[in-house]
Amino acid sequence: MQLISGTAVAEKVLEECRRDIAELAAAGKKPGLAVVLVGEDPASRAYVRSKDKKCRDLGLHSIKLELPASTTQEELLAHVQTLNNDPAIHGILVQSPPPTHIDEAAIVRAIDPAKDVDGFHPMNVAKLALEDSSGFVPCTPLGCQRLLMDAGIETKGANVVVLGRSMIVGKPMALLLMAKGPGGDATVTVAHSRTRDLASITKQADIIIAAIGRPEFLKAEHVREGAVVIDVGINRVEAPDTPKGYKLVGDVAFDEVAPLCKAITPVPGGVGPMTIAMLIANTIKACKQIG
Ligand SMILES: Nc1nc(=O)c2c([nH]1)NC[C@@H]1CN(c3ccc(C(=O)N[C@@H](CCC(=O)O)C(=O)O)cc3)C=[N+]21
Repeated sequence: MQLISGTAVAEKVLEECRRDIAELAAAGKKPGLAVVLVGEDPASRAYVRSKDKKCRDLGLHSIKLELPASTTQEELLAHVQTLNNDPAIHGILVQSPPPTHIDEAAIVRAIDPAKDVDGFHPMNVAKLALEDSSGFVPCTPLGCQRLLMDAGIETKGANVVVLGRSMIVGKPMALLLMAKGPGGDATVTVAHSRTRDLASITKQADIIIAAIGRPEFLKAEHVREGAVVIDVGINRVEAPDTPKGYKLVGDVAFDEVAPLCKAITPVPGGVGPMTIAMLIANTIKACKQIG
């Protein structure tokens, strides 16, 4: 069993980013990322802080807007407009999910598609479907694809089951895997919470992408021997005997699934660090494209 280290591959991606950042600096340019968080969710806060820190470590311009949960739709739209018009900002990310009084779809549509480094704007969703590489691909599926490629796992002709159909992971992941070219050319099945007889489908998979958002959902009974499993889940579960009082587990029951696998990603240290690395890569791409 090969343990695919997201931490190690992310470090490689960030090394490439460092080179790009140095080249841009020589041309007098500095990529800038703005992360907007509405509300006080502790996991979201931790994530926003770690992005901000990573950006600063790399020498990117980074702004972090932490807005109160009471922020109105109009106020948030005004912040997005300001960032759209700010020439020092090339990437804008509004942390999902926002509080329920916010219309998230309207916020996503207000972001300049040229700065939409999350790849959630309809223009970028369309470009992904059209295989137009000028668009932005959501960071998590992009990171999963890079992990597979870096680990030398062939997707061409492979049976891949994507478990989950979210706009953030499952759907763009399926589009990436079925696209033509390296990291694509797969035969893709998308399964989800309404899928009948899930195990009979996942058992056919050479590669399973688990992005269903339920802690330790994927069990040994779902996985055939020699499969590759990418675990996208990042779930906080209570663990009273730990210093923090919680621990992170994925969507895969790692202990029972790992022994069956040809390769598998851990949680933490798998897809999570890749998401941040691809966000920075997307911000650099935005900076280059905006000029
Ligand atoms: N607009 C938007 N874009 C996002 O990309 C987005 C979002 N909203 N909302 C929340 C989710 C969550 N997310 C994570 C990314 C990395 C880690 C990560 O690096 N996790 C570490 C562990 C961190 C820890 O120890 O707490 C790991 O898996 O090794 C976690 C979570 C991005 N998200």
